[in-house]
Amino acid sequence: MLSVRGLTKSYGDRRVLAGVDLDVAPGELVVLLGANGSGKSTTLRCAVGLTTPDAGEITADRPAMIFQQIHLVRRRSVLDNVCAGGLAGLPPSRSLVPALFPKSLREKAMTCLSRVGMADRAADRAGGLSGGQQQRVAIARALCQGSTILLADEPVSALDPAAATQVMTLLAELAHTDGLAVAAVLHQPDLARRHADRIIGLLHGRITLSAKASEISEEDIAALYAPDRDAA
Ligand SMILES: Nc1ncnc2c1ncn2[C@@H]1O[C@H](COP(=O)(O)OP(=O)(O)OP(=O)(O)O)[C@@H](O)[C@H]1O
Repeated sequence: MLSVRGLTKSYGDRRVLAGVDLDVAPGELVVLLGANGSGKSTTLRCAVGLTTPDAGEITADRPAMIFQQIHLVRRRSVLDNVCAGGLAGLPPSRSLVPALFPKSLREKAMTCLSRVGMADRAADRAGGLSGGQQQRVAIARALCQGSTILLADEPVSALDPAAATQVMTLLAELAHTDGLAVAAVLHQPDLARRHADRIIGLLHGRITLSAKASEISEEDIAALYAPDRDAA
C-alpha cells in the first residue's frame, strides 16, 4: 500500500505542503481534489520520488506514475512503448535496442496491453493513437513495471468526456479487480464522485476533506474551490 506521513515541502518562502498524511490501500481508488496550487501534484511527485520532501515518511513499493502529458515515443510501436516500462529488469545492452526485448518481456507487455483493451493495436505507431488510447497505453506501460501502486496526475484532463470516463473506469477496475492501490489527481469533481472510493481534498497544502465519495456533499466540494479569503 501507499502510506505518506507528515509530508512537508516549501519552495523558498512558499509552503506548498504543510503536513500531508495519505493512505491508499490495495483495491482502492483515491482521488485528490483541490484548487490550482493546493499541492496535489507535489504530493504525488513526493510519493513517487520525483520531488524530495523537506520532511515526512513515505512507504511505497516501486510506485508507477502516469501524467496528463503522455510521454510515449510516438514513432515507436505501442508494444515497444509498453516493453519500455519493464526495462528496469534488463541489462542495459539489451534494453537500448527494441529488437532485443526478450520474448518474456514482450509477452508481459502484451498481457498488460490486453488488460487495458489495446492488444489489437500493439503493432501500430504510438503517435497514431487518440489521446484516450495513448493514455491507456501509458497505463499498460506502468503495469509492465510490475508495480502494485499506480499514481495518476490529471490522467484525463486532456481527454474528451467519453475517453475520460473510459480511463477512469479502467483505473477503478485496476483497483477493484486487480487489487492495485490507485491514487489520481483530478480537476473534475463529478468524475471523482462517480469513480472514486475515497476523495481527499487539499487546500493550501493541507488535507481539509477525506471521506467516502458517496458521502461528499456539494458544499464540501465548493469549499475546496472557494475564492481564497486568506489571500484576499
Ligand atoms: N519546482 C517548483 N518550484 C517552485 N514552485 C513550485 C514547484 N513545483 C510546484 N511549485 C509550486 O507549488 C505549489 C503547488 O503546486 P502543485 O503543482 O503541487 O499544485 P496542484 O494542486 O497540483 O496544482 P494544479 O492543479 O495547478 O496542477 C504551486 O504554488 C506551485 O507553483
